[in-house]
Amino acid sequence: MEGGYVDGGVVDKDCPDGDFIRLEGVEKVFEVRTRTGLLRRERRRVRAVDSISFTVARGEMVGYIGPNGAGKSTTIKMLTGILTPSGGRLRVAGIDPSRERTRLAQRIGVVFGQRTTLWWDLPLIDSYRLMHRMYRIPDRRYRENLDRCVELLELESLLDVPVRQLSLGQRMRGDIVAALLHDPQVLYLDEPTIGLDVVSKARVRDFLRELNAERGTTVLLTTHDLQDIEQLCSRVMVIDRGRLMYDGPLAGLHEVGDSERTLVVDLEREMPPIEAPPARVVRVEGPRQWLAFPASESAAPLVAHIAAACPLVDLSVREPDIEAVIARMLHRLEGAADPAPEGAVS
Ligand SMILES: Nc1ncnc2c1ncn2[C@@H]1O[C@H](COP(=O)(O)OP(=O)(O)OP(=O)(O)O)[C@@H](O)[C@H]1O
Repeated sequence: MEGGYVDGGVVDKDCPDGDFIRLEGVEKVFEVRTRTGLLRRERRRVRAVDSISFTVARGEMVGYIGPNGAGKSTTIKMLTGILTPSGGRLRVAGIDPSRERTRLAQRIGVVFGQRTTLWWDLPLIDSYRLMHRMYRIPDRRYRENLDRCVELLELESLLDVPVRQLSLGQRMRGDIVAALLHDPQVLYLDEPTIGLDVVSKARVRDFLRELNAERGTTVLLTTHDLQDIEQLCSRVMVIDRGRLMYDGPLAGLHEVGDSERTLVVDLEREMPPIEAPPARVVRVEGPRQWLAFPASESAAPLVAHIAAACPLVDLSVREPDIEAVIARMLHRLEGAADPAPEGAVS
């Protein structure tokens, strides 16, 4: 796929590649009214996003993660122009999203894992035809994008099926195609693999990797699945209570949080706990043993050591839960010694 058309062929001149998305001290405060008595209501201010600054370069794939209520969706909504920031400065491809939402719409695609943008009762292809018109996509470009996406996501046989009859994985792939028909330069993905089986997850991740490599699409990904981040993003940002807490590689996040992965090994017979520091056996059940080891380290030397020393039948590596990694990282930062760990945002 060649580079995308933008506003009829005009590509940004006023936006350096390194600053494709730029936030400077961005804030969002909601005023909420809560009932405090039978007739009494109180106004409360919720600071959903609290002075966040970061830049994302053109073509980067960045994970944007955090606990529930951290401010992720609010940030994405400001980046799409749905919400106006209460303070700070925000630009996407040189555009102020809340002021020029229509112009920005040509450049961004959004996929919400929990919601579909497709027409429920229409066959998939009809939703795409409607988008073709809505976004005024040139015919040739529409055809090329549709063919390529349908091929990569293996949707050919499903184009005439009404959306309501699609499985979750099929519908998600359908939504991703819909977000890409107009060749956006930026793709916001909110939980794109939620509820998908292993095969569908792999297909979606392969597709996103290929999209990024072929078109250089900039991707901001919100997810609760650590493997999404591991397989797609070289950089991850962690937000908590509206504040950016970490910005760096995933390995660094593991280090800051001291998180651990688990190697599960099946041996030919019951054996005493395997000795393979720095890994340590945390559970033994008959011939199966569980070994915890630092998540920032490769499993390869450990596997090689065990394979040489023990009668190995099978093994698998279990990733730590993303919530656990974040919780440990936040806990560590709250009591952080000086200087702060690398990647931590002060
Ligand atoms: N329209 C709104 N009015 C009032 N408060 C809101 C509104 N939208 C979000 N909030 C509050 O702002 C905070 C951040 O919410 P947000 O939805 O951005 O979090 P999130 O990180 O996306 O969470 P989740 O992972 O649960 O989707 C929460 O305290 C939420 O209750």
